[in-house]
Amino acid sequence: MKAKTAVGSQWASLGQRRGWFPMQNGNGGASSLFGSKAAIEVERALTEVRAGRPMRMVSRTTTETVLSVDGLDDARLREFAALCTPSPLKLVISATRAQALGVDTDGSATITLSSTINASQIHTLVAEQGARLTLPVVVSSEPSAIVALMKLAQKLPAALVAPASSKHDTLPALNADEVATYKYELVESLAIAGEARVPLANAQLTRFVVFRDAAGNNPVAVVIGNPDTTTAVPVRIHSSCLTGDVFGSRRCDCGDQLQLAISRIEATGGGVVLYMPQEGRGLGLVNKMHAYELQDDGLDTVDANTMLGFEDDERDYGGAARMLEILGISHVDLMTNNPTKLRGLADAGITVGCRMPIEAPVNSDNRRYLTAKAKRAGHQLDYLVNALHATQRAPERVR
Ligand SMILES: Nc1nc2c(ncn2[C@@H]2O[C@H](COP(=O)(O)OP(=O)(O)OP(=O)(O)O)[C@@H](O)[C@H]2O)c(=O)[nH]1
Ligand SMILES: [Zn+2]
Repeated sequence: MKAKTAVGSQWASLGQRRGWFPMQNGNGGASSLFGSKAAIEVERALTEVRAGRPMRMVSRTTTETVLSVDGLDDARLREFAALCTPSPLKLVISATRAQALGVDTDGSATITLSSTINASQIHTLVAEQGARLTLPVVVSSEPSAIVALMKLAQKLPAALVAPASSKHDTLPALNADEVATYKYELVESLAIAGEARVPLANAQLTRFVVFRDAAGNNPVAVVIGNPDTTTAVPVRIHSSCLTGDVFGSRRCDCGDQLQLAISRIEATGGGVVLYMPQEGRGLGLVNKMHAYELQDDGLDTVDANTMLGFEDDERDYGGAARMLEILGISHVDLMTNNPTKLRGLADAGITVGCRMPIEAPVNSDNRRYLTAKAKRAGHQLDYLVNALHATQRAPERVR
């Protein structure tokens, strides 16, 4: 298959027609070959957040100095408090985490911390089950750009904040409006960066087409056989799962689904697996581990994500749609049991013909996870009913 390369402007206009990409505006729209001012500011801020250093968030009314709570220890907490003195520290959390703490908001919440609070108590407030909130809290109907930035950095969606002062002038500053538009800029920045023949055990005629975006992410289009792009191409959009895909974890169905998809696409003569860096339904690998711990304490896969302050599913499919466009594919049959994927891809401009179910074996370790996906997240897993009977009879011999 010959890859199309110069579709950037075509995709941008398609995205704008669909309301997908915001039109270029004021400050955020100013751009050069090195990227827009907005993208550069977000990427600099992300570097600070990922490294556990403070940065500033500028909104219409305030400028706040911000520190991720992820990985916070008492020494860092004391240093940040000293940097912000005499202002008291506050804690910004997502609506989802606020609701877990019994606070009613659809936007976000800000908690005023006592001066004696320690790092472990802050961790309890942002990520543990059964936490009780006794501190003053103010709710906002708006989602917080600070929370959105933490999610982009794959940190827990919570941060310490205090009003910025002249002491903080050297910290990178980010305009709050720029965070929301950044993900669209990332999608626009996607381009093919390298490709090569990679014969697979179950599909020998395979090419890996590796993309790169401005943040350095590398989603991959695994092109199997010779897809006919004049008709619906069989496509699997697969979110990365290190535990399942690489190590064969029995906690989920990912590894089996990936191998099934490769074999089925090979059998149809050609198609594409898009391997997307969306570990943990977009939470990132570290947060997936936190979610696993909460599941070991009794929560299901949906409640574990929301207990941490995330949405059940933080993914979107704009990047996948853009990759298909670049490959010259506009019409697909999608291998999935997840109705949100079908809708997400269609909303991003790809014509989705039919859904191809992809039913992986059930075992005693993934049974609870799959049941929650069907019951809580609406996945189409009708085969589970029979498979569950089978596992109850002989848990280890389902395959
Ligand atoms: N947060 C979280 N992520 C999980 C858990 N189990 C698996 N995952 C992630 O869930 C994602 C599953 O991706 P996919 O298999 O592409 O998608 P899906 O939503 O299951 O839908 P299908 O197309 O039907 O497979 C991967 O990113 C996994 O890392 C879990 O318990 N918690
Ligand atoms: Zn998995």
